[in-house]
Amino acid sequence: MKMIKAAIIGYGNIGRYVLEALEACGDIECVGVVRRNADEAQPIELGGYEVVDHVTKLSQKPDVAILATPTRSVEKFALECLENGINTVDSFDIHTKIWDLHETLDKAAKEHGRVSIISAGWDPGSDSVVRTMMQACAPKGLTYTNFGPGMSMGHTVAVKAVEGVKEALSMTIPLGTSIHRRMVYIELKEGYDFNEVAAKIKADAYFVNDETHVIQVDSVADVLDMGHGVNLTRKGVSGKTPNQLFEFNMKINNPALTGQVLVAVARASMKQAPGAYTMIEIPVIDLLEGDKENIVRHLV
Ligand SMILES: NC(=O)C1=CN([C@@H]2O[C@H](COP(=O)(O)OP(=O)(O)OC[C@H]3O[C@@H](n4cnc5c(N)ncnc54)[C@H](OP(=O)(O)O)[C@@H]3O)[C@@H](O)[C@H]2O)C=CC1
Ligand SMILES: N[C@@H](CCCC(=O)C(=O)O)C(=O)O
Repeated sequence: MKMIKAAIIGYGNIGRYVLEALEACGDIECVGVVRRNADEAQPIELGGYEVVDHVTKLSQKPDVAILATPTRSVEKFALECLENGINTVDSFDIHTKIWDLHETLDKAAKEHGRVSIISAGWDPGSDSVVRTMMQACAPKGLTYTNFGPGMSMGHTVAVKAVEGVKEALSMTIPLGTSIHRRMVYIELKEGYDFNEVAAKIKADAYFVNDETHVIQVDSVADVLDMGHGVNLTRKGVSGKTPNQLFEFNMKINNPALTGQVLVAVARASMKQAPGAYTMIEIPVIDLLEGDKENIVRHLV
């Protein structure tokens, strides 16, 4: 069997777990990691891998680049890869901007005959598929997405990018009916005023619509826990029959699940026509390793 060649771009929390998911699967191999500090000493687990500072410098051209970079850098890295004839997958999680990214990357992907699967972690991502199924099963009704309590990587990354923040953790606290409180723990860099930094965090688009509390701590490492979870509930109407109630729950290690979903969509990217897609636009069977007949026999 011909292995799919994947590169990882960005080696933070998600990047590390993408590598583990690649190492654990049978049909995709990692042909290298793209890092800003490629010239420096690398963590021990990267010993057997090529580490470069640009995707075009890899000695084996990847079929697909798995973007494990901050959400706000996704567009830039995806365009670079598509222009170089490489599929992309990402976990872009600014929900209000997903369609804009879809349009931009769809154009680039079609121009270069490649595929880009966007917003493909667990939310957005696998939760989006569950929400879609729930809506198909009860077309009229209400779906609530209640996260956590747990660590949001996207919110944490946004806080780390604020000037004056040395380390950060953003916890998501569910208040019910899709409403959340943000508890943000930061270590401050020397010379910065806490109130000014806290105001900048609260003004960021990731936080501006939610109740947000910023708390200064001596050590983020001492309060860090990457566990998270979700409760998805839909109450609605199937045909003309009301009161249909669906629920989906999970408690997870956030980067481990995100990395695994990214690897599944990297595989699926090899089976789509050129263009950009979200997870709800691709056949779910394409996410799985293995033979179609076997999968249908076992899962249907
Ligand atoms: N859709 C979903 O369900 C989920 C989405 N996410 C998304 O994943 C993103 C990454 O999360 P996480 O891995 O925790 O983030 P990290 O900060 O741990 O890692 C991001 C990595 O990207 C690289 N990078 C490239 N450009 C930059 C830059 N300008 N600033 C900082 N880092 C850069 C760095 O790797 P290097 O040093 O190797 O260059 C860095 O370590 C989040 O922004 C979040 O939105 C996360 C979880 C779930
Ligand atoms: N995109 C999230 C995953 C979903 C949880 C979430 O959005 C939140 O905690 O607010 C993340 O970056 O961790």
